[in-house]
Amino acid sequence: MSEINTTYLIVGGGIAGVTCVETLAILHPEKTLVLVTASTLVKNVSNVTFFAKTIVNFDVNETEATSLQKIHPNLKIIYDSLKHLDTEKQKALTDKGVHIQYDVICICTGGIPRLISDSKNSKRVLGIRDTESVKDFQQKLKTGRRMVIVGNGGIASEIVHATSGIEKVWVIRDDYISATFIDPGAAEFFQETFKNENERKNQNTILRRHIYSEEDSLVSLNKNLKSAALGPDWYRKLENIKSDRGVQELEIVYKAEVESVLEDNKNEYPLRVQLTNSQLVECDFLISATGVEPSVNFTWDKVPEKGQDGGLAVNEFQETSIKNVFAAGDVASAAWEHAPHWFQLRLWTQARQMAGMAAKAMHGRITNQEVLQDFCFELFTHCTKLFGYRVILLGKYNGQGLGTDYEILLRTTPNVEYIKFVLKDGKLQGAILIGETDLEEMCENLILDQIDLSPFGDDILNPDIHIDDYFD
Ligand SMILES: Cc1cc2nc3c(=O)[nH]c(=O)nc-3n(C[C@H](O)[C@H](O)[C@H](O)COP(=O)(O)OP(=O)(O)OC[C@H]3O[C@@H](n4cnc5c(N)ncnc54)[C@H](O)[C@@H]3O)c2cc1C
Ligand SMILES: NC(=O)C1=CN([C@@H]2O[C@H](COP(=O)(O)OP(=O)(O)OC[C@H]3O[C@@H](n4cnc5c(N)ncnc54)[C@H](OP(=O)(O)O)[C@@H]3O)[C@@H](O)[C@H]2O)C=CC1
Repeated sequence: MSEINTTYLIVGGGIAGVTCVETLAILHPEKTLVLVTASTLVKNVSNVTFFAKTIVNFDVNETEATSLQKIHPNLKIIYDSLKHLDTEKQKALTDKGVHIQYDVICICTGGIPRLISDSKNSKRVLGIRDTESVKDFQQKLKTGRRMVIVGNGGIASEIVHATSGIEKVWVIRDDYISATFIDPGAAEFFQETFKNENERKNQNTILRRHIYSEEDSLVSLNKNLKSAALGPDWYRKLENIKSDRGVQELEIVYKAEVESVLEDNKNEYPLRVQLTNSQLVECDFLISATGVEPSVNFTWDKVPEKGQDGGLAVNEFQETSIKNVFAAGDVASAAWEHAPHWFQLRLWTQARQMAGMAAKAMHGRITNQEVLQDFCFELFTHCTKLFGYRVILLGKYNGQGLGTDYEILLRTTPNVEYIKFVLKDGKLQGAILIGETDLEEMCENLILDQIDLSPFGDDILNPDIHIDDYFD
């Protein structure tokens, strides 16, 4: 049994943990820092590009944990798992029996896939989280003829887009696809591209104004220790895998859920999936892409407050209800009063932002300095790719929490772009920008500054009028 003393202790080698280490390396290189990580490979971020003040795009890579020692001379890495935390004595105990005395700790233990309830009935029900789970999926894809995909968020959308040579039955409980990130209009835009993947004609620009009720377009707020969650391009690994026997075919089953799953290896298709709409689907395996749950997989002397989603509730400085215990990333639940245009979604952008904030606050605690919450929490931004298109989501992009009293302005050019503005009292509250729209910086300014756009009417989205010229 060994004993270690450190000023800073970080648990977890995902984006949150590594960002926390990197930030502390800059803020306080002379102090001791310990990283407890179960895996020798950790996640880091490169090629950071700012599309605007708060809209950031970056690559996520896997790297040897030892490479972090180059940036922090006083970093000690322990390849182990946190087993017990004594917050009173400020002592952590690992699986291998190492005791770590700390001044401040940041828990960055991420999340695990939340699988459908019948998942225990069969090893043919898979969740996707880390490299190991993708390998399992790749293996099943090679020989599979038909798969069922359950869930309507990021992972399901990427799998449907990236896989070929296998029959796909996509079971969603909404009446349109990719509901976590987009609205029914954008879903229609993407489905058109499924139909004419290679045709880029009929490119008529359509401009529409709608009054939507909240129910029409509410976004869903999302609700075994392995390696860190995958990065944004994980599905590229699936693109070139073709089944020997399968055919390319996609069936979408709307407004349905899985009622039960039964494995019978004597059948032609070993998995029988009973849906709530009475449909029975036989398949080789099922992907449960049904969200994440925070991973608090160790014991405490005193459990801190939890958020509704089971995550560790943190304030605006990422501190839990227990002093000197901070948390960031998927394991944390943002429990402070949010700015009007920000909300939590478990994304790598937010894992990075939370961890940067936690590091600043931990440093402030040690050095007795006051810290302010970072500007990035003023505006929800997410930059991603869906079905091959660049997608930028800003603010209350689906009218989240705006009640029924808001307007939607749409401009769409089939196969090229889909632009949606959410306006309340003539001011921009959120936007969905699909394609190379070049509108992100303008939208960011319009949301943050709450400029009254009513004098412009529908011209805000008129492609012949450069609205940003008015604000330069
Ligand atoms: C398939 C997939 C695709 C995704 N694509 C995107 C995307 O395109 N864009 C996007 O923004 N987000 C995406 N995400 C979400 C994003 O990956 C996560 O929000 C983000 O990685 C969370 O980072 P984290 O550091 O909090 O957690 P994790 O990456 O889960 O890291 C947690 C780390 O803690 C370690 N750990 C856990 N328990 C312990 C313990 N007791 N002791 C020591 N170590 C422990 C784990 O081994 C792991 O290394 C995707 C997620 C998945 C699964
Ligand atoms: N491009 C990107 O930005 C990507 C981001 N990610 C992130 O990775 C994490 C995991 O992704 P993912 O698993 O897709 O999670 P998401 O939270 O994105 O989506 C989960 C989906 O599953 C649905 N669901 C939940 N439970 C059930 C159930 N029992 N039966 C049927 N449907 C159900 C949810 O519906 P409902 O909303 O109604 O609860 C939702 O549509 C998320 O944090 C996600 O944001 C992942 C891939 C890509």
